[in-house]
Amino acid sequence: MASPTILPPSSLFANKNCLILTPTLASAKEFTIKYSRVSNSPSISLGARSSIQLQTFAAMQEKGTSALNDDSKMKIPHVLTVAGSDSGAGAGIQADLKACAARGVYCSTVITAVTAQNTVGVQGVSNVPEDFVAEQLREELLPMAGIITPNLKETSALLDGIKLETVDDMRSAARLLHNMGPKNVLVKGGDLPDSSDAVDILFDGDNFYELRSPRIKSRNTHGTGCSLASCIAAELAKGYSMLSAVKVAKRYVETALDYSKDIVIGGGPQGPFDHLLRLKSNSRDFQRLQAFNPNDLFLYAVTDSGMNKRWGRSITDAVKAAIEGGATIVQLREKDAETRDFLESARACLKICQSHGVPLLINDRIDVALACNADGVHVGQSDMPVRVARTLLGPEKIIGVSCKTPEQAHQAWVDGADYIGCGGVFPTNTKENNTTVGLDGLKTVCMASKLPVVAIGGIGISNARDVMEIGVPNLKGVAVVSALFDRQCVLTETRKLHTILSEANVSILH
Ligand SMILES: Cc1ncc(COP(=O)(O)OP(=O)(O)O)c(N)n1
Ligand SMILES: Cc1ncsc1CCOP(=O)(O)O
Ligand SMILES: [Mg+2]
Repeated sequence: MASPTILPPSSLFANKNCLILTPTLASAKEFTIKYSRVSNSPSISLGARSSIQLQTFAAMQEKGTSALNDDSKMKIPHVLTVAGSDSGAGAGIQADLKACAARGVYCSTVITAVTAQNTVGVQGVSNVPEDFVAEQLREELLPMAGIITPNLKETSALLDGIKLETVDDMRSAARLLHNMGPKNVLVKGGDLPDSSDAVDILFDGDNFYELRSPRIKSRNTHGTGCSLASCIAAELAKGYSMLSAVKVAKRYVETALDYSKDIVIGGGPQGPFDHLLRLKSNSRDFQRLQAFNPNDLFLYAVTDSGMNKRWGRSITDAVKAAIEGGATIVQLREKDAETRDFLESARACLKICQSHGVPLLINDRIDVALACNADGVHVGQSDMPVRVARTLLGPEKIIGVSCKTPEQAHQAWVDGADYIGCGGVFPTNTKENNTTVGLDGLKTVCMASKLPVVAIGGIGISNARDVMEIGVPNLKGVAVVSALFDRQCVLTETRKLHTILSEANVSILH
């Protein structure tokens, strides 16, 4: 058995493993940093001068090393978290352990402080002596971070108390924090006033990503920050890109909060949530809730092979550009493709979509979706019935269905669809003989539907705002073909449409 590599303290931050930093405000005055270092290699170094923790860590490393030397054994991605203990077990090291376990990742721990707390409040904090933890904590740690994930209060504290009141303020703050050295900055806007969504800004030094999820009304929100950071670390350890890891982590926390809305732990004003929801619920509805996020319908790019050919680009380049421009879900609608070619394109596009955390659906062809393990399908009223598609695809895949009437919308719900595509809203040349429903028809379908709805048909930058302003909460976005793909620059057009939709969202909220 190979022995574990425990490097001396000085080399703690000297290797290239990713580092996650979550500043946490222990109290109004004290500012502590929790960090998680990520690695899927067995030679994780640990610099904290705690012999007890080093021994524990070494024992775990030994196990990991022997497993990794034997190809027949399973490799388990590994996260190291350094954080405080929350005796209430909702946040801190306990939340990190649960979040990593829930995401299928092994988590080693170094404890920096022990707190006495419950759902009513924090009664006491006892810091582990400084020389038990790495001396580099703060100035040296920040520039080494793969990502830092401060909330608004913490962002403000890191930036000399600047005010953060809008999403634009968050963007500016993310840029300033990025200048301090971390490779990525996720400013979490959960406390932003006047926002019905939880809006986070991810900045990677080049691009800003505005990540939205519905605000879950619940008292059980203790430990969300720790869990989000740990989940990001877990996804990175599995090999996902930063953007994908952040998106998955956000969806995980959102789903866990929603699942835990009604649980009661403790009598205080803020309770913990249930991290291991997945183990506890096998219900079909629950599994689908995890797999599909209705907010992904925000900017739905639907491909058309004819259009992309005409403009001389491959389907993969078209999909890449749409995602870069802000598409939140992609459908491959390749009406004329041979099955083999369609499957090959679908596999290539799936790789691109997965690396960005964007779901990929296949139009009409359940067989192609199954063969490439796409995220789901979109079917029409004369395609394979939703109920049959559901049986073939199983509970976790996304199924969308086209509906023009309240009756069809009701049936879609009964049959187990995840969302409705309603249209054509306006006339279009993309689909022949397609009757239009207009904005009134769209509103009627939305109001009758228990499912989220995406509008389709003749929608582009000139009218997307009118569509979103019909003001029905379950209308989640627009699906577009020609406005993105029958244009010279897919990236520019997608960006423009994204801006318009984001502005429409803001104006609807106010
Ligand atoms: C999001 C979305 N909505 C509606 C459709 C139309 O599907 P369908 O009625 O099956 O027509 P075709 O696209 O197959 O011609 C869609 N594709 N996507
Ligand atoms: C597939 C489909 N279903 C209803 S309208 C339509 C075509 C949408 O294309 P475009 O966005 O170019 O109008
Ligand atoms: Mg169809």
